[in-house]
Amino acid sequence: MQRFLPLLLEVWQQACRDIHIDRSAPAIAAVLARRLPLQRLLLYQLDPERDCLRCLARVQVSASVVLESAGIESELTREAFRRIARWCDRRGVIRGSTDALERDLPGLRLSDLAGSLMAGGLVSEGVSEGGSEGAGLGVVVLQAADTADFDETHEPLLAALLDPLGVAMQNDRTVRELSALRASAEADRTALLTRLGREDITDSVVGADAGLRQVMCGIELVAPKDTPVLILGETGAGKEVVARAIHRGSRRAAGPFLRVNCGAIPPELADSELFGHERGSFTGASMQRQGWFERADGGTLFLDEIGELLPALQVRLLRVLQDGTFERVGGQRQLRVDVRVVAATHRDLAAMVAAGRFRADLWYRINVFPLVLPALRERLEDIPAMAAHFALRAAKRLGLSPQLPTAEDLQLLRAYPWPGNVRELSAVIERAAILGNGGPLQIRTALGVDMPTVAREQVRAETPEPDQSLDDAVRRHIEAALTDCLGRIEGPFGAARRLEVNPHTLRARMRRLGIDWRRFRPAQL
Ligand SMILES: Nc1ncnc2c1ncn2[C@@H]1O[C@H](COP(=O)(O)OP(=O)(O)OP(=O)(O)O)[C@@H](O)[C@H]1O
Repeated sequence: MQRFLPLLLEVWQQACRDIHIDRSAPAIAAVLARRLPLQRLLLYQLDPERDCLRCLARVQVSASVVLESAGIESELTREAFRRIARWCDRRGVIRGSTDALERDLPGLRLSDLAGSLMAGGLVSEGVSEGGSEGAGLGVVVLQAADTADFDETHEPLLAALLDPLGVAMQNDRTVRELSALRASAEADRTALLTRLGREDITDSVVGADAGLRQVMCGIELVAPKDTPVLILGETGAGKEVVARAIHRGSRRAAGPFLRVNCGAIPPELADSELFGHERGSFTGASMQRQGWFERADGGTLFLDEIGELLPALQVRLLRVLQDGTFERVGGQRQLRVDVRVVAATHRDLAAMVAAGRFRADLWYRINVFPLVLPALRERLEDIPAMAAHFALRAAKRLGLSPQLPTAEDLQLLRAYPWPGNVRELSAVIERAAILGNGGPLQIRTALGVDMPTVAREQVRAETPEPDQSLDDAVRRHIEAALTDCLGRIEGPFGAARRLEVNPHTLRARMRRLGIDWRRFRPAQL
Protein backbone atom coordinates (compact mmCIF):
# COMPACT_ATOMS: atom_id res chain seq x y z
CA MET A 1 0.00 0.00 0.00
CA GLN A 2 2.87 2.35 0.94
CA ARG A 3 4.24 2.39 -2.60
CA PHE A 4 0.89 3.56 -3.98
CA LEU A 5 0.50 6.45 -1.55
CA PRO A 6 1.51 9.30 -3.91
CA LEU A 7 -0.82 7.95 -6.59
CA LEU A 8 -3.67 7.40 -4.13
CA LEU A 9 -3.25 10.92 -2.83
CA GLU A 10 -3.68 12.28 -6.34
CA VAL A 11 -6.75 10.11 -6.93
CA TRP A 12 -8.29 11.31 -3.64
CA GLN A 13 -7.58 14.91 -4.68
CA GLN A 14 -9.26 14.48 -8.05
CA ALA A 15 -12.19 12.62 -6.49
CA CYS A 16 -12.73 15.47 -4.02
CA ARG A 17 -12.43 18.17 -6.65
CA ASP A 18 -15.91 17.49 -8.05
CA ILE A 19 -18.59 15.69 -6.08
CA HIS A 20 -20.18 14.39 -9.30
CA ILE A 21 -18.21 11.30 -10.19
CA ASP A 22 -18.86 11.59 -13.94
CA ARG A 23 -17.08 14.94 -13.82
CA SER A 24 -14.12 13.79 -11.71
CA ALA A 25 -13.66 10.50 -13.61
CA PRO A 26 -11.62 11.92 -16.57
CA ALA A 27 -9.07 13.49 -14.21
CA ILE A 28 -8.87 10.25 -12.18
CA ALA A 29 -8.33 8.23 -15.37
CA ALA A 30 -5.55 10.58 -16.45
CA VAL A 31 -3.79 10.09 -13.09
CA LEU A 32 -4.10 6.29 -13.35
CA ALA A 33 -2.84 6.26 -16.92
CA ARG A 34 0.55 7.36 -15.60
CA ARG A 35 0.90 4.08 -13.64
CA LEU A 36 -1.20 1.65 -15.69
CA PRO A 37 -1.45 0.80 -19.40
CA LEU A 38 -4.98 2.22 -19.27
CA GLN A 39 -7.28 2.80 -22.23
CA ARG A 40 -10.70 3.16 -20.57
CA LEU A 41 -12.15 3.64 -17.10
CA LEU A 42 -15.79 2.66 -16.51
CA LEU A 43 -17.84 3.19 -13.36
CA TYR A 44 -21.09 1.34 -12.73
CA GLN A 45 -23.49 1.98 -9.89
CA LEU A 46 -25.76 -0.67 -8.36
CA ASP A 47 -29.35 0.44 -7.95
CA PRO A 48 -31.02 -1.85 -5.40
CA GLU A 49 -34.46 -0.36 -6.01
CA ARG A 50 -34.48 -1.34 -9.62
CA ASP A 51 -32.05 -4.25 -9.65
CA CYS A 52 -29.91 -2.66 -12.30
CA LEU A 53 -26.37 -1.53 -13.01
CA ARG A 54 -26.15 2.05 -14.23
CA CYS A 55 -23.08 3.21 -16.13
CA LEU A 56 -22.13 6.54 -14.47
CA ALA A 57 -18.93 7.23 -16.38
CA ARG A 58 -17.06 5.74 -19.33
CA VAL A 59 -13.83 7.57 -19.93
CA GLN A 60 -11.51 7.19 -22.92
CA VAL A 61 -8.07 8.10 -21.59
CA SER A 62 -6.62 9.43 -24.85
CA ALA A 63 -9.57 11.78 -25.34
CA SER A 64 -10.10 12.34 -21.59
CA VAL A 65 -13.82 12.62 -22.18
CA VAL A 66 -16.85 10.86 -20.79
CA LEU A 67 -18.27 8.73 -23.59
CA GLU A 68 -21.91 8.73 -24.50
CA SER A 69 -22.80 5.30 -23.15
CA ALA A 70 -22.64 6.76 -19.64
CA GLY A 71 -26.15 6.69 -18.21
CA ILE A 72 -27.12 3.42 -19.88
CA GLU A 73 -28.69 0.90 -17.51
CA SER A 74 -28.59 -2.89 -17.60
CA GLU A 75 -31.45 -4.63 -15.85
CA LEU A 76 -30.29 -7.64 -13.86
CA THR A 77 -32.10 -10.67 -12.56
CA ARG A 78 -32.47 -10.70 -8.78
CA GLU A 79 -29.89 -13.46 -8.55
CA ALA A 80 -27.35 -11.67 -10.77
CA PHE A 81 -27.85 -8.46 -8.79
CA ARG A 82 -27.29 -10.25 -5.48
CA ARG A 83 -24.20 -11.96 -6.83
CA ILE A 84 -22.59 -8.70 -7.98
CA ALA A 85 -23.58 -6.95 -4.73
CA ARG A 86 -22.02 -9.73 -2.63
CA TRP A 87 -18.87 -9.58 -4.73
CA CYS A 88 -18.69 -5.80 -4.17
CA ASP A 89 -19.25 -6.32 -0.43
CA ARG A 90 -16.13 -8.51 -0.43
CA ARG A 91 -14.19 -5.81 -2.36
CA GLY A 92 -13.55 -8.36 -5.10
CA VAL A 93 -10.89 -7.79 -7.78
CA ILE A 94 -10.90 -9.77 -11.07
CA ARG A 95 -8.49 -9.70 -13.98
CA GLY A 96 -9.08 -11.35 -17.36
CA SER A 97 -10.83 -11.17 -20.72
CA THR A 98 -14.35 -9.86 -21.35
CA ASP A 99 -15.66 -13.44 -21.28
CA ALA A 100 -13.98 -14.20 -17.98
CA LEU A 101 -15.38 -11.08 -16.32
CA GLU A 102 -18.88 -11.63 -17.69
CA ARG A 103 -18.77 -15.23 -16.51
CA ASP A 104 -17.80 -14.28 -12.96
CA LEU A 105 -20.08 -11.26 -12.84
CA PRO A 106 -23.08 -12.16 -14.98
CA GLY A 107 -25.06 -9.06 -15.89
CA LEU A 108 -21.99 -6.86 -16.34
CA ARG A 109 -22.27 -6.22 -20.10
CA LEU A 110 -18.79 -5.55 -21.45
CA SER A 111 -19.11 -7.06 -24.93
CA ASP A 112 -17.86 -3.92 -26.69
CA LEU A 113 -14.64 -3.95 -24.66
CA ALA A 114 -11.90 -6.18 -26.07
CA GLY A 115 -8.51 -7.16 -24.65
CA SER A 116 -7.31 -7.25 -21.09
CA LEU A 117 -9.66 -6.02 -18.33
CA MET A 118 -9.75 -5.65 -14.54
CA ALA A 119 -12.78 -5.02 -12.33
CA GLY A 120 -13.10 -4.11 -8.66
CA GLY A 121 -16.08 -3.97 -6.26
CA LEU A 122 -16.90 -0.65 -4.56
CA VAL A 123 -18.54 -0.44 -1.12
CA SER A 124 -19.79 2.31 1.13
CA GLU A 125 -17.07 4.00 3.09
CA GLY A 126 -16.31 2.47 6.48
CA VAL A 127 -17.46 -1.07 5.65
CA SER A 128 -14.63 -3.43 6.33
CA GLU A 129 -13.72 -6.41 4.21
CA GLY A 130 -16.44 -9.06 4.43
CA GLY A 131 -18.66 -6.40 6.05
CA SER A 132 -22.41 -6.25 6.14
CA GLU A 133 -24.31 -7.23 3.03
CA GLY A 134 -26.01 -4.40 1.21
CA ALA A 135 -23.03 -2.04 1.32
CA GLY A 136 -22.16 -2.85 -2.31
CA LEU A 137 -22.18 0.37 -4.28
CA GLY A 138 -20.88 -0.41 -7.72
CA VAL A 139 -18.11 -1.69 -9.95
CA VAL A 140 -15.04 -0.07 -11.50
CA VAL A 141 -13.79 -1.59 -14.76
CA LEU A 142 -10.42 -0.80 -16.33
CA GLN A 143 -9.58 -1.69 -19.93
CA ALA A 144 -5.91 -2.01 -20.91
CA ALA A 145 -4.43 -0.28 -23.95
CA ASP A 146 -4.60 -2.33 -27.19
CA THR A 147 -0.90 -3.05 -27.09
CA ALA A 148 -0.66 -4.11 -23.43
CA ASP A 149 -2.10 -6.50 -20.87
CA PHE A 150 -2.78 -6.07 -17.16
CA ASP A 151 -0.71 -8.46 -15.04
CA GLU A 152 -0.80 -9.62 -11.40
CA THR A 153 1.23 -6.60 -10.26
CA HIS A 154 -1.68 -4.36 -11.26
CA GLU A 155 -4.20 -6.10 -9.02
CA PRO A 156 -2.94 -4.64 -5.69
CA LEU A 157 -3.06 -1.19 -7.25
CA LEU A 158 -6.69 -1.64 -8.22
CA ALA A 159 -7.43 -3.02 -4.74
CA ALA A 160 -5.91 0.15 -3.23
CA LEU A 161 -8.07 2.32 -5.51
CA LEU A 162 -11.33 0.81 -4.25
CA ASP A 163 -11.37 3.10 -1.20
CA PRO A 164 -11.15 6.50 -2.92
CA LEU A 165 -13.44 5.38 -5.75
CA GLY A 166 -15.96 3.97 -3.26
CA VAL A 167 -16.06 7.26 -1.38
CA ALA A 168 -16.41 9.20 -4.62
CA MET A 169 -19.32 6.99 -5.68
CA GLN A 170 -20.98 7.26 -2.26
CA ASN A 171 -20.69 11.07 -2.34
CA ASP A 172 -22.08 11.15 -5.85
CA ARG A 173 -25.01 9.00 -4.75
CA THR A 174 -25.67 11.12 -1.66
CA VAL A 175 -25.64 14.35 -3.59
CA ARG A 176 -28.00 12.91 -6.20
CA GLU A 177 -30.38 11.69 -3.51
CA LEU A 178 -30.31 15.06 -1.78
CA SER A 179 -31.00 17.00 -4.93
CA ALA A 180 -33.80 14.57 -5.83
CA LEU A 181 -35.30 15.05 -2.37
CA ARG A 182 -34.99 18.79 -2.65
CA ALA A 183 -36.63 18.76 -6.07
CA SER A 184 -39.45 16.59 -4.80
CA ALA A 185 -39.93 18.81 -1.74
CA GLU A 186 -40.12 21.82 -4.05
CA ALA A 187 -42.56 19.97 -6.30
CA ASP A 188 -44.69 18.96 -3.30
CA ARG A 189 -44.73 22.53 -2.03
CA THR A 190 -45.77 23.92 -5.40
CA ALA A 191 -48.42 21.21 -5.82
CA LEU A 192 -49.72 21.86 -2.31
CA LEU A 193 -49.92 25.59 -2.85
CA THR A 194 -51.71 25.06 -6.14
CA ARG A 195 -54.13 22.67 -4.46
CA LEU A 196 -54.80 25.26 -1.78
CA GLY A 197 -55.23 27.89 -4.46
CA ARG A 198 -52.54 30.03 -2.84
CA GLU A 199 -49.48 31.70 -4.16
CA ASP A 200 -47.87 31.27 -0.79
CA ILE A 201 -48.69 29.85 2.61
CA THR A 202 -50.48 32.84 4.16
CA ASP A 203 -53.17 31.09 6.15
CA SER A 204 -56.58 32.66 6.59
CA VAL A 205 -58.97 31.56 9.32
CA VAL A 206 -62.53 31.84 8.06
CA GLY A 207 -64.99 32.26 10.92
CA ALA A 208 -62.49 34.06 13.15
CA ASP A 209 -65.11 36.72 13.94
CA ALA A 210 -68.05 34.33 14.17
CA GLY A 211 -68.09 30.64 15.11
CA LEU A 212 -64.41 30.59 16.02
CA ARG A 213 -64.43 33.85 17.99
CA GLN A 214 -63.87 32.13 21.32
CA VAL A 215 -61.13 29.91 19.92
CA MET A 216 -59.43 32.99 18.44
CA CYS A 217 -59.51 34.70 21.86
CA GLY A 218 -57.77 31.64 23.32
CA ILE A 219 -55.18 31.73 20.51
CA GLU A 220 -54.48 35.40 21.16
CA LEU A 221 -53.90 34.72 24.86
CA VAL A 222 -51.68 31.69 24.52
CA ALA A 223 -49.77 32.32 21.27
CA PRO A 224 -47.15 34.71 22.72
CA LYS A 225 -46.35 32.33 25.61
CA ASP A 226 -44.26 29.19 25.22
CA THR A 227 -46.88 27.01 26.89
CA PRO A 228 -47.80 23.73 25.19
CA VAL A 229 -51.26 23.83 23.64
CA LEU A 230 -53.63 20.92 23.09
CA ILE A 231 -56.20 21.35 20.32
CA LEU A 232 -59.21 19.08 20.59
CA GLY A 233 -61.65 18.70 17.75
CA GLU A 234 -63.20 16.36 15.24
CA THR A 235 -61.34 15.32 12.14
CA GLY A 236 -61.27 18.04 9.48
CA ALA A 237 -62.45 20.74 11.92
CA GLY A 238 -59.35 22.88 11.34
CA LYS A 239 -56.90 21.83 14.06
CA GLU A 240 -53.89 22.44 11.84
CA VAL A 241 -55.30 25.83 10.84
CA VAL A 242 -55.46 26.73 14.55
CA ALA A 243 -51.96 25.36 15.21
CA ARG A 244 -50.59 27.55 12.41
CA ALA A 245 -52.42 30.58 13.79
CA ILE A 246 -50.76 29.96 17.18
CA HIS A 247 -47.36 29.77 15.48
CA ARG A 248 -47.99 32.98 13.51
CA GLY A 249 -48.96 34.83 16.68
CA SER A 250 -45.89 33.67 18.61
CA ARG A 251 -42.35 35.03 18.91
CA ARG A 252 -41.38 31.99 16.82
CA ALA A 253 -43.32 33.14 13.75
CA ALA A 254 -40.13 33.50 11.70
CA GLY A 255 -38.96 30.03 12.77
CA PRO A 256 -40.05 26.67 11.35
CA PHE A 257 -43.52 25.18 11.74
CA LEU A 258 -43.40 21.41 11.38
CA ARG A 259 -46.33 19.01 11.44
CA VAL A 260 -45.86 15.38 12.41
CA ASN A 261 -48.72 12.92 12.09
CA CYS A 262 -48.02 10.71 15.11
CA GLY A 263 -50.33 8.02 13.74
CA ALA A 264 -48.37 7.70 10.49
CA ILE A 265 -44.85 7.21 11.89
CA PRO A 266 -43.72 3.62 11.22
CA PRO A 267 -43.13 2.09 14.70
CA GLU A 268 -39.63 0.84 13.87
CA LEU A 269 -38.53 4.33 12.80
CA ALA A 270 -40.48 6.33 15.36
CA ASP A 271 -37.53 7.16 17.64
CA SER A 272 -35.34 8.14 14.75
CA GLU A 273 -38.09 10.24 13.12
CA LEU A 274 -38.65 12.33 16.23
CA PHE A 275 -35.17 12.50 17.71
CA GLY A 276 -32.86 11.70 14.76
CA HIS A 277 -30.07 9.15 14.62
CA GLU A 278 -26.31 8.97 14.45
CA ARG A 279 -24.65 7.45 11.43
CA GLY A 280 -24.46 3.65 11.58
CA SER A 281 -26.82 3.40 14.58
CA PHE A 282 -28.91 0.79 12.74
CA THR A 283 -28.99 -0.95 9.35
CA GLY A 284 -29.80 1.67 6.73
CA ALA A 285 -28.64 4.64 8.84
CA SER A 286 -25.97 5.57 6.33
CA MET A 287 -25.97 9.24 7.35
CA GLN A 288 -26.59 11.21 10.48
CA ARG A 289 -30.16 12.48 10.49
CA GLN A 290 -31.84 15.25 12.40
CA GLY A 291 -35.20 14.36 13.89
CA TRP A 292 -38.30 16.52 13.96
CA PHE A 293 -37.37 18.12 17.28
CA GLU A 294 -34.03 19.36 15.99
CA ARG A 295 -35.54 20.56 12.75
CA ALA A 296 -38.19 22.52 14.63
CA ASP A 297 -35.57 24.26 16.79
CA GLY A 298 -36.61 27.89 17.27
CA GLY A 299 -40.11 27.14 16.01
CA THR A 300 -43.24 25.09 16.62
CA LEU A 301 -43.66 21.33 16.39
CA PHE A 302 -47.27 20.37 15.69
CA LEU A 303 -47.87 16.82 16.92
CA ASP A 304 -51.07 15.85 15.16
CA GLU A 305 -52.99 12.76 16.30
CA ILE A 306 -51.04 12.70 19.57
CA GLY A 307 -53.40 10.01 20.87
CA GLU A 308 -51.72 7.57 18.46
CA LEU A 309 -48.22 8.12 19.87
CA LEU A 310 -46.56 4.82 20.85
CA PRO A 311 -46.09 4.26 24.62
CA ALA A 312 -42.26 4.28 24.37
CA LEU A 313 -42.35 7.63 22.58
CA GLN A 314 -44.75 9.05 25.16
CA VAL A 315 -41.98 8.59 27.76
CA ARG A 316 -39.37 10.30 25.60
CA LEU A 317 -41.69 13.13 24.66
CA LEU A 318 -42.38 13.76 28.33
CA ARG A 319 -38.67 14.13 28.97
CA VAL A 320 -38.20 16.66 26.16
CA LEU A 321 -41.16 18.64 27.42
CA GLN A 322 -39.81 18.61 30.97
CA ASP A 323 -36.20 19.58 30.40
CA GLY A 324 -35.85 20.24 26.68
CA THR A 325 -33.15 17.56 26.21
CA PHE A 326 -32.85 14.29 24.28
CA GLU A 327 -30.26 12.14 22.51
CA ARG A 328 -30.25 10.97 18.92
CA VAL A 329 -30.69 7.22 18.41
CA GLY A 330 -27.22 5.67 18.82
CA GLY A 331 -25.81 8.91 20.28
CA GLN A 332 -24.47 9.75 23.73
CA ARG A 333 -24.52 13.53 23.48
CA GLN A 334 -27.41 15.36 25.11
CA LEU A 335 -29.01 17.82 22.72
CA ARG A 336 -31.03 20.81 23.84
CA VAL A 337 -33.66 22.41 21.63
CA ASP A 338 -35.99 25.36 21.91
CA VAL A 339 -39.25 23.97 20.55
CA ARG A 340 -42.83 24.83 21.39
CA VAL A 341 -45.11 21.82 21.17
CA VAL A 342 -48.68 22.16 19.96
CA ALA A 343 -50.54 18.85 20.01
CA ALA A 344 -53.92 17.87 18.58
CA THR A 345 -56.25 14.94 18.66
CA HIS A 346 -59.77 13.96 17.69
CA ARG A 347 -59.77 11.30 20.42
CA ASP A 348 -61.03 11.56 23.98
CA LEU A 349 -57.61 11.70 25.64
CA ALA A 350 -59.05 11.82 29.15
CA ALA A 351 -60.79 8.51 28.49
CA MET A 352 -57.56 7.08 27.05
CA VAL A 353 -55.73 8.13 30.22
CA ALA A 354 -58.42 6.48 32.35
CA ALA A 355 -58.11 3.30 30.27
CA GLY A 356 -54.30 3.33 30.70
CA ARG A 357 -53.68 3.87 26.97
CA PHE A 358 -52.12 7.33 27.36
CA ARG A 359 -49.67 8.33 30.09
CA ALA A 360 -51.29 10.53 32.72
CA ASP A 361 -48.05 12.51 33.32
CA LEU A 362 -47.79 13.38 29.62
CA TRP A 363 -51.46 14.28 29.52
CA TYR A 364 -51.00 16.79 32.40
CA ARG A 365 -47.99 18.23 30.63
CA ILE A 366 -49.65 18.85 27.25
CA ASN A 367 -53.06 19.73 28.62
CA VAL A 368 -51.92 23.03 30.15
CA PHE A 369 -54.01 25.08 27.73
CA PRO A 370 -56.65 23.07 25.88
CA LEU A 371 -58.47 24.68 22.97
CA VAL A 372 -61.71 23.00 21.98
CA LEU A 373 -62.55 23.44 18.32
CA PRO A 374 -66.29 23.16 17.72
CA ALA A 375 -67.50 20.86 14.95
CA LEU A 376 -68.83 22.61 11.86
CA ARG A 377 -72.44 21.58 12.63
CA GLU A 378 -72.10 23.51 15.91
CA ARG A 379 -71.18 26.76 14.13
CA LEU A 380 -73.59 26.95 11.24
CA GLU A 381 -73.13 30.74 11.18
CA ASP A 382 -69.73 30.15 9.54
CA ILE A 383 -71.18 28.23 6.59
CA PRO A 384 -71.93 31.21 4.28
CA ALA A 385 -68.44 32.70 4.64
CA MET A 386 -66.76 29.30 4.33
CA ALA A 387 -68.84 28.23 1.34
CA ALA A 388 -68.02 31.53 -0.42
CA HIS A 389 -64.32 31.16 0.47
CA PHE A 390 -64.11 27.63 -0.92
CA ALA A 391 -66.23 28.49 -4.01
CA LEU A 392 -63.88 31.34 -4.97
CA ARG A 393 -60.85 29.17 -4.29
CA ALA A 394 -62.23 26.32 -6.42
CA ALA A 395 -63.06 28.68 -9.31
CA LYS A 396 -59.52 30.05 -9.25
CA ARG A 397 -57.96 26.63 -9.13
CA LEU A 398 -60.19 25.17 -11.84
CA GLY A 399 -59.97 28.24 -14.07
CA LEU A 400 -63.75 28.77 -13.98
CA SER A 401 -65.71 31.99 -13.58
CA PRO A 402 -66.43 32.58 -9.88
CA GLN A 403 -69.89 31.55 -8.63
CA LEU A 404 -71.24 32.08 -5.13
CA PRO A 405 -73.76 29.80 -3.39
CA THR A 406 -77.39 30.95 -3.56
CA ALA A 407 -79.70 31.31 -0.53
CA GLU A 408 -81.20 27.92 -1.37
CA ASP A 409 -77.73 26.36 -1.55
CA LEU A 410 -76.88 27.76 1.87
CA GLN A 411 -80.08 26.31 3.29
CA LEU A 412 -79.05 22.87 2.02
CA LEU A 413 -75.53 23.26 3.38
CA ARG A 414 -76.84 24.26 6.81
CA ALA A 415 -79.10 21.21 6.93
CA TYR A 416 -76.26 18.75 6.30
CA PRO A 417 -74.56 17.18 9.41
CA TRP A 418 -70.92 17.53 8.14
CA PRO A 419 -69.26 14.45 9.70
CA GLY A 420 -66.03 15.41 7.87
CA ASN A 421 -66.33 19.05 8.99
CA VAL A 422 -64.60 21.87 7.07
CA ARG A 423 -62.56 19.46 4.95
CA GLU A 424 -65.77 17.86 3.72
CA LEU A 425 -67.38 21.23 3.08
CA SER A 426 -64.43 22.28 0.97
CA ALA A 427 -64.67 19.03 -1.04
CA VAL A 428 -68.43 19.39 -1.57
CA ILE A 429 -68.03 22.96 -2.83
CA GLU A 430 -65.25 21.96 -5.18
CA ARG A 431 -67.40 19.10 -6.52
CA ALA A 432 -70.30 21.55 -6.98
CA ALA A 433 -68.02 23.92 -8.92
CA ILE A 434 -66.80 21.10 -11.20
CA LEU A 435 -70.36 19.93 -11.83
CA GLY A 436 -71.41 23.53 -12.54
CA ASN A 437 -68.51 23.92 -14.99
CA GLY A 438 -68.51 27.73 -14.81
CA GLY A 439 -72.30 28.01 -14.32
CA PRO A 440 -74.15 28.02 -10.97
CA LEU A 441 -72.73 25.71 -8.28
CA GLN A 442 -74.45 22.31 -8.28
CA ILE A 443 -74.74 22.03 -4.50
CA ARG A 444 -77.76 19.68 -4.51
CA THR A 445 -76.00 17.12 -6.68
CA ALA A 446 -72.67 17.54 -4.91
CA LEU A 447 -74.37 16.82 -1.58
CA GLY A 448 -76.12 13.81 -3.07
CA VAL A 449 -79.59 15.34 -2.49
CA ASP A 450 -80.70 14.57 -6.07
CA MET A 451 -79.30 11.05 -6.15
CA PRO A 452 -81.69 8.13 -6.03
CA THR A 453 -81.63 6.54 -2.56
CA VAL A 454 -79.94 3.36 -3.80
CA ALA A 455 -77.05 5.26 -5.39
CA ARG A 456 -76.67 7.39 -2.27
CA GLU A 457 -76.43 4.27 -0.10
CA GLN A 458 -73.81 2.89 -2.46
CA VAL A 459 -71.72 6.09 -2.29
CA ARG A 460 -72.01 6.02 1.49
CA ALA A 461 -70.81 2.40 1.58
CA GLU A 462 -67.82 3.27 -0.58
CA THR A 463 -66.93 6.46 1.25
CA PRO A 464 -63.99 5.85 3.58
CA GLU A 465 -64.63 6.08 7.29
CA PRO A 466 -64.21 9.69 8.41
CA ASP A 467 -61.67 8.35 10.90
CA GLN A 468 -59.39 7.18 8.08
CA SER A 469 -56.66 9.79 7.74
CA LEU A 470 -55.49 11.22 4.43
CA ASP A 471 -52.13 9.50 4.99
CA ASP A 472 -53.90 6.14 5.33
CA ALA A 473 -55.77 6.72 2.08
CA VAL A 474 -52.57 7.76 0.26
CA ARG A 475 -50.71 4.77 1.72
CA ARG A 476 -53.38 2.36 0.48
CA HIS A 477 -53.37 3.94 -2.97
CA ILE A 478 -49.57 3.71 -3.28
CA GLU A 479 -49.54 0.13 -2.00
CA ALA A 480 -52.17 -0.89 -4.55
CA ALA A 481 -50.06 0.59 -7.37
CA LEU A 482 -46.90 -1.12 -6.06
CA THR A 483 -48.73 -4.45 -5.92
CA ASP A 484 -49.81 -4.08 -9.55
CA CYS A 485 -46.32 -3.00 -10.62
CA LEU A 486 -44.53 -5.76 -8.63
CA GLY A 487 -42.66 -3.21 -6.54
CA ARG A 488 -41.23 -1.26 -9.48
CA ILE A 489 -41.20 2.51 -9.00
CA GLU A 490 -39.68 3.94 -12.20
CA GLY A 491 -40.01 3.03 -15.86
CA PRO A 492 -42.96 2.43 -18.18
CA PHE A 493 -44.43 -0.25 -15.88
CA GLY A 494 -43.55 1.48 -12.63
CA ALA A 495 -45.89 2.76 -9.93
CA ALA A 496 -44.82 6.40 -10.50
CA ARG A 497 -46.08 6.31 -14.11
CA ARG A 498 -49.31 4.66 -13.01
CA LEU A 499 -49.91 7.23 -10.26
CA GLU A 500 -48.85 10.05 -12.60
CA VAL A 501 -46.24 11.43 -10.19
CA ASN A 502 -42.54 12.04 -10.41
CA PRO A 503 -40.60 8.93 -9.18
CA HIS A 504 -38.63 11.13 -6.74
CA THR A 505 -41.86 12.46 -5.27
CA LEU A 506 -43.19 8.93 -4.96
CA ARG A 507 -40.02 7.69 -3.26
CA ALA A 508 -40.06 10.61 -0.81
CA ARG A 509 -43.71 9.96 0.00
CA MET A 510 -43.06 6.23 0.45
CA ARG A 511 -40.20 7.03 2.81
CA ARG A 512 -42.44 9.34 4.81
CA LEU A 513 -45.22 6.77 5.01
CA GLY A 514 -42.80 3.92 5.74
CA ILE A 515 -43.67 1.90 2.64
CA ASP A 516 -40.95 -0.54 1.62
CA TRP A 517 -41.04 -1.44 -2.11
CA ARG A 518 -39.36 -4.80 -1.37
CA ARG A 519 -42.57 -6.10 0.18
CA PHE A 520 -44.16 -5.97 -3.26
CA ARG A 521 -41.38 -7.77 -5.14
CA PRO A 522 -42.20 -11.42 -5.88
CA ALA A 523 -39.49 -13.65 -4.36
CA GLN A 524 -38.28 -15.05 -7.71
CA LEU A 525 -37.50 -11.60 -9.21
N1 LIG B 1 -61.43 28.13 9.77
C1 LIG B 1 -60.97 27.71 8.59
N2 LIG B 1 -60.75 28.60 7.62
C2 LIG B 1 -60.29 28.20 6.40
N3 LIG B 1 -60.03 26.92 6.08
C3 LIG B 1 -60.23 26.01 7.02
C4 LIG B 1 -60.70 26.34 8.32
N4 LIG B 1 -60.80 25.22 9.05
C5 LIG B 1 -60.40 24.22 8.26
N5 LIG B 1 -60.05 24.68 7.04
C6 LIG B 1 -59.59 23.88 5.90
O1 LIG B 1 -60.17 22.57 6.05
C7 LIG B 1 -59.21 21.55 5.80
C8 LIG B 1 -59.04 20.70 7.05
O2 LIG B 1 -58.44 21.48 8.07
P1 LIG B 1 -57.29 20.92 9.03
O3 LIG B 1 -56.34 20.08 8.26
O4 LIG B 1 -56.74 22.06 9.81
O5 LIG B 1 -58.18 19.97 9.92
P2 LIG B 1 -57.73 18.99 11.10
O6 LIG B 1 -58.71 19.16 12.18
O7 LIG B 1 -56.30 19.25 11.43
O8 LIG B 1 -57.90 17.60 10.39
P3 LIG B 1 -57.31 16.17 10.87
O9 LIG B 1 -57.98 15.85 12.16
O10 LIG B 1 -57.75 15.26 9.78
O11 LIG B 1 -55.83 16.31 10.98
C9 LIG B 1 -57.94 22.27 5.39
O12 LIG B 1 -57.91 22.33 3.98
C10 LIG B 1 -58.08 23.65 5.98
O13 LIG B 1 -57.39 24.62 5.23
